[in-house]
Amino acid sequence: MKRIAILGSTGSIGTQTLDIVQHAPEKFQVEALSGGYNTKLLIEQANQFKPKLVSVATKELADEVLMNVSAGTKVVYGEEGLIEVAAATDADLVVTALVGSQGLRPTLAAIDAGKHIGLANKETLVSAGHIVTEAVRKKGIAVLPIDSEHSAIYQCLNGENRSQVSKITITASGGSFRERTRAELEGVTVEQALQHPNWSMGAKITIDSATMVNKGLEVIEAHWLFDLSYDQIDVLIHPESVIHSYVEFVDNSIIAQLGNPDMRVPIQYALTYPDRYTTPTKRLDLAAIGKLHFREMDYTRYPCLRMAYESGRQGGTTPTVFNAANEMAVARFLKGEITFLQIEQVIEAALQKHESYSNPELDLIHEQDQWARSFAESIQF
Ligand SMILES: NC(=O)C1=CN([C@@H]2O[C@H](COP(=O)(O)OP(=O)(O)OC[C@H]3O[C@@H](n4cnc5c(N)ncnc54)[C@H](OP(=O)(O)O)[C@@H]3O)[C@@H](O)[C@H]2O)C=CC1
Ligand SMILES: CC(=O)[C@@H](O)[C@H](O)COP(=O)(O)O
Ligand SMILES: [Mn+2]
Repeated sequence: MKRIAILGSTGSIGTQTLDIVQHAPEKFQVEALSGGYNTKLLIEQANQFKPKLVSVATKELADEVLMNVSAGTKVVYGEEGLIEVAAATDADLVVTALVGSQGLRPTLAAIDAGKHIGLANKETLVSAGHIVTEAVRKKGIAVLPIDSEHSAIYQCLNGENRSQVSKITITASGGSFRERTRAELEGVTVEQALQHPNWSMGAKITIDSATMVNKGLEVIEAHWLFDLSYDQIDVLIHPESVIHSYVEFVDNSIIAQLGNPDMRVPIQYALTYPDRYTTPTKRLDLAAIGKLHFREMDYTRYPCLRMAYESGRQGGTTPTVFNAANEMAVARFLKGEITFLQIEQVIEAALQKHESYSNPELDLIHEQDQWARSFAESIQF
């Protein structure tokens, strides 16, 4: 039986992780859960899965949860609560499904406590990849990718000689506006941006998919997860999201991983690796699909992906700022404060203003993350 803790159990990845657990209750024990503000769902989850510990965003919410869960469940809150969920239970594996770089400290706490990581929270690796990677190396724990593209690459690399990889290609759906030109992006609404063609996900990643920031974050995530140079990481538009990504080897052989767009497959793989079991998902029927399509990436259409590559190559605090400026810009777009096209302008302005520091320690990462947020919040159009 695998003991797991979930950071972000009330979100899209968190609920799908619990769906996997519910379909194979004999395989998993839920030790701890964390939600943010959705106490109704967290209380339901706590009463169903009976964790020893749950965490919420604030003390008031913790008091509310405490009155509605069994006496055996301890309730904590805030960043300290997240760190407790990450590190202070008997969990073998922590699923990091928080959104944003707020996941960094809890993830590091889990690693320091010797937990294996099921990594969905890509912003953590983007913001402080060198610190996370070093902590993982020191502790000798495993990081099992949950992000669908990285799970695909992880599966393609299984048993292969890493030195014989020539490059990897991360596939991109193109997001909610993939059939629009840049001119047609003027005046698009939040509701339109939230309509992802293939995946049902949280709001922030859905906007990131439309701006192609998501692919940018994934390129940096892949750099750290698979120890590849940026020249070895390509992005290809593949509207159907059936080929989740692929690896090319020096002999020109390609190994790809395919499946219907359903996150429960990569989530379960991370939970049960190296074993595979049946999942409550639909079988991929290629004959029914008939055709798959591919388009070359257009960096003029998607400048955020260009900025992500530049930030990754620059390294140091630059990816931290790229990520934090984007988080604030997306939050402002979702609140109706800025337009869709202004997201990329906010990121660009933050990157231009920022002075990059190489090999930053955690405190400097935090400082630069905060600086980028304040700067991105202050820009007026
Ligand atoms: N969704 C997907 O299919 C995929 C997601 N990912 C990555 O996984 C991560 C999670 O994404 P997703 O599940 O879509 O995001 P959601 O927005 O659906 O969920 C985010 C989770 O974080 C919690 N949270 C947010 N703010 C706080 C806070 N201040 N304190 C404590 N908890 C908080 C939310 O709690 P609450 O709702 O209770 O406030 C929720 O549980 C992201 O990094 C994303 O990029 C990667 C691949 C696919
Ligand atoms: C499901 C998943 O892994 C997402 O990160 C997905 O990749 C988003 O789709 P895009 O390809 O549109 O960014
Ligand atoms: Mn992805």
